[in-house]
Amino acid sequence: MTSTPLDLDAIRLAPKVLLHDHLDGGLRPETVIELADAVNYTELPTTDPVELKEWFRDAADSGSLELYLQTFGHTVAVMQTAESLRRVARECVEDLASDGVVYAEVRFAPEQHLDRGLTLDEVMEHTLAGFEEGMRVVREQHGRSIVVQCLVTAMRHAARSREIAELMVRFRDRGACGFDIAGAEVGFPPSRHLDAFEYLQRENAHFTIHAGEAFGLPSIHEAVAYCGCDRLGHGVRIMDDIKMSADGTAKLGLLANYVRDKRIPLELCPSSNVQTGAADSIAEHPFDKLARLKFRVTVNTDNRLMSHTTMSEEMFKLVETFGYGWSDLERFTINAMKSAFYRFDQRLEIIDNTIKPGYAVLIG
Ligand SMILES: O=c1[nH]cnc2c1ncn2[C@@H]1O[C@H](CO)[C@@H](O)[C@H]1O
Ligand SMILES: [Zn+2]
Repeated sequence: MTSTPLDLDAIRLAPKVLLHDHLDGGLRPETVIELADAVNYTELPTTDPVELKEWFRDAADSGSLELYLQTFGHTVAVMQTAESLRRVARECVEDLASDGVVYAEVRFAPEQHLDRGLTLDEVMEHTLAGFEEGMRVVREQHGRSIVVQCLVTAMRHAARSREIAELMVRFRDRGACGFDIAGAEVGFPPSRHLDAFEYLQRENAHFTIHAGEAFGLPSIHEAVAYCGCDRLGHGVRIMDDIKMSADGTAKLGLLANYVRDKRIPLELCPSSNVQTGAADSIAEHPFDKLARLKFRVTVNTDNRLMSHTTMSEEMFKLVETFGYGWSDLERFTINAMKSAFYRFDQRLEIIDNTIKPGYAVLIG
């Protein structure tokens, strides 16, 4: 059998696993406009879907995480009601499934969705109901299968992380699988939220931490050594602890060794990193160096709207830049599935029954 040519269309058919995707960073531009109209939100820069799509990308293309994050003001503003949360969650599942994603953990910060009177629990209920609805639509109308779980994020500049961690634990058997902190990194170290992380550890709950994106090793060190994160959101600056010699050999510092020894997964988001200035270009992104050094690398979208991207496009960019083949993409996908906060037997089931057979056909 011959291998299927590795192009964008073929990647769309391959089973993919996504661990780092923000719900409020993945809305359809048309949906942003319709929801804004429904709730009389008048601050959108334009009401033309094509122009709005461009606007999000251009504004996010800022070279700084802080400016990049300002674009979320518009998406969060239109996600303040039961109907809008439900719709955005349902469409997210449909969009991921039509791109060939078979398992995803989608995150958002419930504390940002209280402006029109919803409680934290109501925000969770409506969002999870939207995910359920999406999974049902995908199964019944498109004959596809996707599992979407929710990561509950607390904002690192705020002071509600313990409360949000408790929220996650309350919803963990109803579609929430873990916790995260996000937002501006500089000035807001992970250890500010130690109370939340220690609580989660006592509750046998999983968490990832955005670290090593806009700030370097101290942030990763705190996330790993003080907070005990299961995964690193981005973690791309772990490269600062690796010295590459001219002959291609690498010398790892203590922290880089620890992250690699413990197989701590890196949720790498190449396009997003270029937009926030964490990497100068995809070609200069350390993804390939980290993959060759056998870190537990995974491929992620971060924010599909702000980065004009999809899971397939992120993979295709890496293929074009670093020359990866199907077995590399399969390895990154299995890395991600192994690192998911889903039950072990359910992870294995997806690896054995969906991922491996899917890539076997493509590899030929
Ligand atoms: O790459 C990122 N780094 C840090 N924070 C982020 C990133 N992308 C999105 N958010 C933040 O997470 C919130 C909840 O989804 C978003 O509202 C945004 O402020
Ligand atoms: Zn993120």
